[in-house]
Amino acid sequence: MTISIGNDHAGPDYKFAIVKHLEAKGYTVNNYGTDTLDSVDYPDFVHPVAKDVEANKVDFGILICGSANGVAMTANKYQHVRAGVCWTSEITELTRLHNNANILCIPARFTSIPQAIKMVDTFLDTDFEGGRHQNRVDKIPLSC
Ligand SMILES: O=C(CO)[C@H](O)[C@H](O)[C@H](O)COP(=O)(O)O
Repeated sequence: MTISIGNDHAGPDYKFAIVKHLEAKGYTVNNYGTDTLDSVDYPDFVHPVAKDVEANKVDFGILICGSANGVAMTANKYQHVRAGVCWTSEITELTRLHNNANILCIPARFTSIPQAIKMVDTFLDTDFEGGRHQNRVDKIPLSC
């Protein structure tokens, strides 16, 4: 499975820990995020991830910024991208089960690295439930 990951200056340590964890489990990870704490603009690090997901080049995306809102807002502009902001494992599970999210957005300034890794595992290990949720996801417009 291949994952694309992006982050701004709020998340290099989270990104490094997640990449190490995923590579140890056999995932291939494309790192598009910044590797330093120097201030950057989060959209610059979201576009390559969202493009990979939109083009079906990867299985999933992971985005990290301070609150996770900026990266989610940017990613959700892309067609076929469903980026969910998650801060607990339960919400992470629901965003896969019910929303068929294909990008996990992690708020680095409001969660811990162990919790972020737990959310990543939950996200990647949970399948979309389909059924009534498929009807709802189908009603999310590609553009308005
Ligand atoms: O959380 C974010 C966007 O939703 C980003 O991490 C921003 O960096 C955040 O807004 C904080 O910005 P700052 O320049 O690090 O103060």
